[in-house]
Amino acid sequence: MTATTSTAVPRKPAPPVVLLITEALRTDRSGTAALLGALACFAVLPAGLAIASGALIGSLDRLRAQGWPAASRDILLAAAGLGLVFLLQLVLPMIARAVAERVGRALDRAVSGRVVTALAAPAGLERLEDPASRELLAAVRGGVIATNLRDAVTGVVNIGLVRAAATLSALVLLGYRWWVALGLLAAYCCAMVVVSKLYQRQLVSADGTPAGLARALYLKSLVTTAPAAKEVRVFGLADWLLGGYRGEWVRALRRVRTERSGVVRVTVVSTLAVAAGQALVFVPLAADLASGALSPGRFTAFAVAAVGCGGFLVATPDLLHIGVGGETMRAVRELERANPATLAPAPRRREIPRCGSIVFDGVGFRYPHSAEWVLRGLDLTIEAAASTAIVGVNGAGKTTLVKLLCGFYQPTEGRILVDGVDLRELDPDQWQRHCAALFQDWIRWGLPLRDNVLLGAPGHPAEPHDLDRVARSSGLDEVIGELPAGWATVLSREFDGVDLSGGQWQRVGLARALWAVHAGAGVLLLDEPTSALDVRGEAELYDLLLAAAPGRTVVLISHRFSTVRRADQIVVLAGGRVVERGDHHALMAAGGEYAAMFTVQAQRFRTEGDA
Ligand SMILES: Nc1ncnc2c1ncn2[C@@H]1O[C@H](COP(=O)(O)OP(=O)(O)OP(=O)(O)O)[C@@H](O)[C@H]1O
Repeated sequence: MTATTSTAVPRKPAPPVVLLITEALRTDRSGTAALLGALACFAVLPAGLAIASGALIGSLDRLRAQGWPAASRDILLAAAGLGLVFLLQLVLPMIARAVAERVGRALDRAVSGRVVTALAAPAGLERLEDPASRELLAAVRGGVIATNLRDAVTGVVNIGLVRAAATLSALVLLGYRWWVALGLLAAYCCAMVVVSKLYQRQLVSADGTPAGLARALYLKSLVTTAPAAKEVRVFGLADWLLGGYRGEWVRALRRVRTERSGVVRVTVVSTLAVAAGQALVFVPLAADLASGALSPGRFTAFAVAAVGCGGFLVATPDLLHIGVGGETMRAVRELERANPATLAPAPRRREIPRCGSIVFDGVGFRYPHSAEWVLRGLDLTIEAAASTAIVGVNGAGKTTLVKLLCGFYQPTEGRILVDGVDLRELDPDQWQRHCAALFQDWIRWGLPLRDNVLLGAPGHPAEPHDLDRVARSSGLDEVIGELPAGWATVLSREFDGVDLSGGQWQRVGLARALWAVHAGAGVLLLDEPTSALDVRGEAELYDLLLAAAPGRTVVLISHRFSTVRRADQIVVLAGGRVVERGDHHALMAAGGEYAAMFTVQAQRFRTEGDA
C-alpha cells in the first residue's frame, strides 16, 4: 500500500465580520436581515444629504431669478428631502442598535448552548481537559462571551453605518472629479490598513488574557468560598491569595494595556493626517466655485459628500470588539468541528454484550498533552460476574485503568475487549450506562437525598422498597434515620438543608452506584469506596455491596487490604503493567509485592490494636 500525502491547503479563515454576519443570520434570520436592511438604508443617507442640500441651494438660485411661487415646488421638494434625510439619520441608527442588541443576545444564547453541547456530547473527557476548550468554557461560564458577541454585533452595526455612508459619499464625489474621490479613498484605505493592523496586534496581545484573568479570579474566589475557608484561616492564606490575585490580574492585562495606548496614538496621528487630506479637497472645490465652474448647489452637494467621507476615519474600539467576537465564533466552530457527534448523528454501534469478560490487551496509555506513559503493555482479564481488586502504590495507574474502562479516554496502544468486542465498536453512551461507578471524587449533589440516589439511573421507576434495599446495602439506612426529613432531606446547607459527614456522603455515593446496578448496569466500578468509612463500617459494607450486585462484574480499587482480600481476583499494578495476580491466598503464598504490602498494613493494625 502506498502512503498518500495530503495536499490540502488549509483554508484561509473567513474575516471576523463575515463570520459574525453568517452566524447571526443562522441564529436570528429576521433580526439580522432587518439589521442589514437598516444599514443599506443608512448607507444612502449621506449621499441623499449631499444631493438634497445641493438641490436646496440650487433652488435658492432659482428663487432669486424667478421669484415665488415659480421656485416654490423646487424649494419645498428639496427642503422635504433634507428633512427626511435628517429624520432617517436620527432614527435609523437607533433602530439598528436596538436590533443589534437583540441579535447579539440571541447569538450569545445560541453560542453558549453550542459550547456546552459540544463539550458535553463526547463520551470522553479529552475535550473538557483541552486548554482551548477550557478557556471557551470559562468564557461561557463567566459571561465573557455574552459581552463579546453583543459588543461585536453592535460593533459591526456601528462600523457598518459609518463605512457604508462614507462609501456612498465617495461615489457622489466621483461626479465632481474622479481623481479627488479616488485620492481620498486611497488615503482612507491606507489609514484603515494601518489602524486595522494595530487592532489585530492588540487582539494577539490579548491572547492568553482570559486564562490569566481566570487564574486571578480563581485565587480571589478561594478567599470567600466555603470549601477553602478552613485552610485559608488555619494557614493564614488570605493576604497571600489576594496578593496573588492582584499580581495575576496586572500581569494578564499588562500587554493589552501597552498595546492599547499604542493603538490610540497611531489612530490619532493617522486620523489627523487623513483629515488634512480631506480638507485639501476644499481647495479645488472653492476654486471651481469662485471661477463659476461649479454652481453653489453643486458646490454644496460635493462639499457635503467630502465631509461624509470622514466616516472612513472612524476607528473605534468597535474594531477590537469585532475582532474578539470573530475569534470567539471561530473557536466555537473549531470546537464543533472537533466533535462531529454534535453536528451529525453517531454511526450505529454494536449492542453491549450483557455479560462477558473484559480484556485489556497490550494496553498503553498517555494522557492527552502528556509524554508520560501511565500504562504500558498492560494485559489483564477481568472475569465476568466476579470481583477483581486492583492494588498498587499511589500513581500506579489504577484510576486511569478505570477511566479507560469507562471509555473516558481511548487507549494510546492496544485495545480493550468486552466479550471479545473492541470497546471502540460499542455505543459509548450505552456502555457508560452499563457501568455503575463510585469515583474517588464522587459528586455531592446539593439536592434531596432521594435525588442523590436516583441520579444513578435517572428515569428508572423509584419503588420505595427498592430504594430501601439499596439504602441497606450501602449502609445508608442508619444515616436516613437521623435526617430531619428522611429521603426528602436536602443535602446542602446552601439550600436550607443539612450537610453530612465524609463517611455518610460516601454511603450516599455508594447507594447511587447500587441504584444504577439495580436499574441494570452490569459492571460496578468502585474506586476507594470505603476510604471515608470507619473500620467497622468498611468490613461489613464490602460484603453487603457484593451481595447487592449478584452476577455483576465488580472492579474495586482500594488501599485497604481488609477489603481487597475478599475479592475473587487481586491484581497488582506497577510500572504501568500487571506484576502479580491471583486470589489473596495465592498471592500471600507467592510472597511478592502484594504479600509485602498486606503484611505491612496488617502489622500496623496489630501494633495499633496492641497499643
Ligand atoms: N487528567 C490527567 N492528565 C494527565 N495526567 C494525569 C491525569 N490524571 C492522572 N494523571 C497521571 O496519571 C498517573 C496515574 O494516576 P492515577 O490516578 O491513575 O493513579 P492511581 O494509581 O489511581 O493513584 P492513587 O492511588 O493515588 O489514587 C499519575 O502520574 C497522574 O499524575
